Amino acid sequence: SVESWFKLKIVVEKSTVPVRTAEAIEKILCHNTNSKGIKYQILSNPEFLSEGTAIQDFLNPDRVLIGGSQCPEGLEAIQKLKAIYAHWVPEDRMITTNLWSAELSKLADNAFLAQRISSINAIKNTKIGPKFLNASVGFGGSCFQKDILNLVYICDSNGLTEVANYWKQVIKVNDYQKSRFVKRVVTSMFNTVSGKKIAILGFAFKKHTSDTRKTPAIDVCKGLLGDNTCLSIYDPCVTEEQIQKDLSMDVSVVGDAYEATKDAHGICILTEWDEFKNIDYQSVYDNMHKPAFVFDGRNILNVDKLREIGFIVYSIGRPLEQWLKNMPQQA
Ligand SMILES: NC(=O)C1=CN([C@@H]2O[C@H](COP(=O)(O)OP(=O)(O)OC[C@H]3O[C@@H](n4cnc5c(N)ncnc54)[C@H](O)[C@@H]3O)[C@@H](O)[C@H]2O)C=CC1
Ligand SMILES: O=C(O)[C@H]1O[C@H](OP(=O)(O)OP(=O)(O)OC[C@H]2O[C@@H](n3ccc(=O)[nH]c3=O)[C@H](O)[C@@H]2O)[C@H](O)[C@@H](O)[C@@H]1O
Repeated sequence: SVESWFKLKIVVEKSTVPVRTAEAIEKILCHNTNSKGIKYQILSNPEFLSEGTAIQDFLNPDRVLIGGSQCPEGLEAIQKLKAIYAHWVPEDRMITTNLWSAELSKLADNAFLAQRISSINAIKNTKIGPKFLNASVGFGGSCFQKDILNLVYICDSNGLTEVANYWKQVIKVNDYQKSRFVKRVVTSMFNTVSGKKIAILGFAFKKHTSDTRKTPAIDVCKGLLGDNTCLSIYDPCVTEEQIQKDLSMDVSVVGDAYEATKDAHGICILTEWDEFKNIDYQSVYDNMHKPAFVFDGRNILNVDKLREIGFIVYSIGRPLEQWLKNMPQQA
């Protein structure tokens, strides 16, 4: 009947949450509505979209994961949610499982993606698959670190100390990657960047977003500012206010790459924005102090062309040129 239909509610958990959150939600709801005779089925339907491609990912997901209680009511609730997705997602891309497996899968998925990035950053072998595997100055974003720490916590609480340490190491390697980049900049520029102007191109944690949460640019900029450098920052999407808030100081934020690089001693590419590939680097070079350095933290620039112009170039994952080889390497 309509009345009983209204008394069965399905709650869908989309956020990435600690394992067993669905159980907690169910308990809280049941204890608060018992007297009204309402019954709940909680489903875990973790979100796998990436920022910057959210709409495409939503419309054409690799997979849709739905976890629910394995009792008849739970299985029915799973089918109801599947029926909604069936409007645009093929059946074979939908995976159903129990509640905690769905919650855990999402954490494991993010931890695995982050681990692969840390691995490629440590090895930098261009032969290892190009799909979702670009060496970089480090991964950022609001989710990877939080989800790995979540996984570490579950492992620790279940006595899996070695496994917890394994995942913790992914974060440590990522932190190392950022500090190593800063050291590379400093050592290349005669062991100090004090008083020198460095242009920072890109501040968002990846292209096609203005999101700066846990962006590697924060740590790199703070590292350079620690050596008293003068930063001039440009990002096509991130606001001046946001950058100053993230760095907790009044740094110079400018409106384009040419202004940022004018009279600079070095350039750091920290986000892989496409427009950075199309800058007139000859005119940038002409307006910089010499020797002029480029540190490409996203491996997006044409290194040979830049070297022809006269730049000294360091690009993540590529062979070092003689200049850099001759500099004392601390990292
Ligand atoms: N941003 C992304 O691309 C993706 C995010 N996710 C997951 O989706 C969830 C949301 O992500 P975002 O939208 O990026 O985060 P967000 O930080 O933009 O939004 C989170 C919202 O939750 C609110 N909030 C936080 N704690 C709360 C509490 N205790 N009670 C009530 N409200 C609270 C905050 O005020 C904020 O409005 C996260 O679990 C994230 O891991 C999953 C896949 C992709
Ligand atoms: O749970 C989430 O929030 C989402 O987290 C990530 O998505 P997102 O954080 O939007 O961005 P990614 O494209 O994964 O990039 C994360 C960071 O890794 C870096 N990255 C990514 C890929 C790569 O090859 N190399 C690399 O350094 C990016 O620049 C960025 O800083 C996952 O890719 C999504 O599957 C997941 O749904």
